[in-house]
Amino acid sequence: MTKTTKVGIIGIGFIGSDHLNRLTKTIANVDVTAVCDIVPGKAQKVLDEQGLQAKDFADYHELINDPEVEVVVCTASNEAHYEIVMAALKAGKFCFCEKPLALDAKQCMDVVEEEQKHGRRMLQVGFMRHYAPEYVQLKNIIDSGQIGAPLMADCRHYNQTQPEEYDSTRSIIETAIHEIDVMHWLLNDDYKNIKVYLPKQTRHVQNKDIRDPQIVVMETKSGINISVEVFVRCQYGYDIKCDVIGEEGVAELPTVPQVALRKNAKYSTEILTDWKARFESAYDIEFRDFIAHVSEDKSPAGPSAWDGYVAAVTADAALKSIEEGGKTQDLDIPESPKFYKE
Ligand SMILES: NC(=O)c1ccc[n+]([C@@H]2O[C@H](COP(=O)([O-])OP(=O)(O)OC[C@H]3O[C@@H](n4cnc5c(N)ncnc54)[C@H](O)[C@@H]3O)[C@@H](O)[C@H]2O)c1
Ligand SMILES: O[C@H]1[C@H](O)[C@@H](O)[C@H](O)[C@@H](O)[C@H]1O
Repeated sequence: MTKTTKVGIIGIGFIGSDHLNRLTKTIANVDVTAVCDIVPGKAQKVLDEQGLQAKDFADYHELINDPEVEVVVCTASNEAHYEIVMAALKAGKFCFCEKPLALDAKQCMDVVEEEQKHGRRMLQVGFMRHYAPEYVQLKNIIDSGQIGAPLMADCRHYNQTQPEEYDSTRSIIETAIHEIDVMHWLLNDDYKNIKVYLPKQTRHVQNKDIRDPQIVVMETKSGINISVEVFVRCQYGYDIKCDVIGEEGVAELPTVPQVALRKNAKYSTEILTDWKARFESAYDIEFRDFIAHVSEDKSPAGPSAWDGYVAAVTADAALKSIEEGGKTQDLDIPESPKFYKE
């Protein structure tokens, strides 16, 4: 008989609600037995809206220590990830943590060290692009050699809008972190350096210290140049692009197809407006894989705490580049420990 995995979710905001819905309606053999949000009443309101019942804890420690919770999903705000993940690991529970794993490389290294005490992987980080069918296809094309050796890559990561408090740091550690993570995986090459250019600021942010857009430029050890335009208030939609230019051709990430409309002398297609729809299938596949492993008491096989650490080292250097007026920051990322290669 297939076993039901009992999950507790901490942080019932935008993605916490989305993953709650996914885990209860799309992913088989999961029982979300508990939820928790630091804002009183917030999690219960979402349970009611989704027609669900679960224990609603006010404090995440109680959820983690509840014997009924086998697996912890952390979808709380960035600054709470570190303490939640450390508590879940200390309690010996498998844990899925949304990206970024923690706020900086130092915190991520603590997580890596805590996880290693268990002698096996206990944690997966929500870098869901590794599961997105279009990114997997892009990687297969690059790996097959069809475009020859990659020379450069051109990426766009635009959000329609973000609140005023979404600052330049979040644009790096919460938005650009996806490209920082996915590009070295796609290109099979580590980063050598990173720098951030700050173009003219959009009028759609009032605080003069918030730089939006930003252009993150990374160079890999073999010399591939990657540029990522990060613009979190572009106004028109959610727009993700990734073109890899090789010696023999270009591999282009396709836009999610939408039906085209011919009307009033116009030919138009819609553009998606948020990550929920854009990466829906990636999140579904990601959780199917995570649950398939942990339900059989196997280590998760998706992006690891080490991937979270490597992304954080790179993001820290991007923040330093901003602080130092765009100065190139050399990166010396240590080789992955054997623990994460098995
Ligand atoms: N993989 C992706 O594409 C993706 C998409 C969206 C968000 N995220 C990540 O998910 C996280 C949440 O993002 P969001 O957009 O849902 O934000 P959000 O602000 O809507 O939700 C975060 C929730 O966590 C709660 N919270 C904060 N501290 C807590 C604590 N100590 N205990 C319990 N609850 C706590 C907040 O009250 C809030 O309800 C972020 O880290 C973000 O980077 C990832
Ligand atoms: O947390 C979200 C999420 O990771 C989205 O994928 C990204 O586009 C947003 O910029 C970010 O705020």
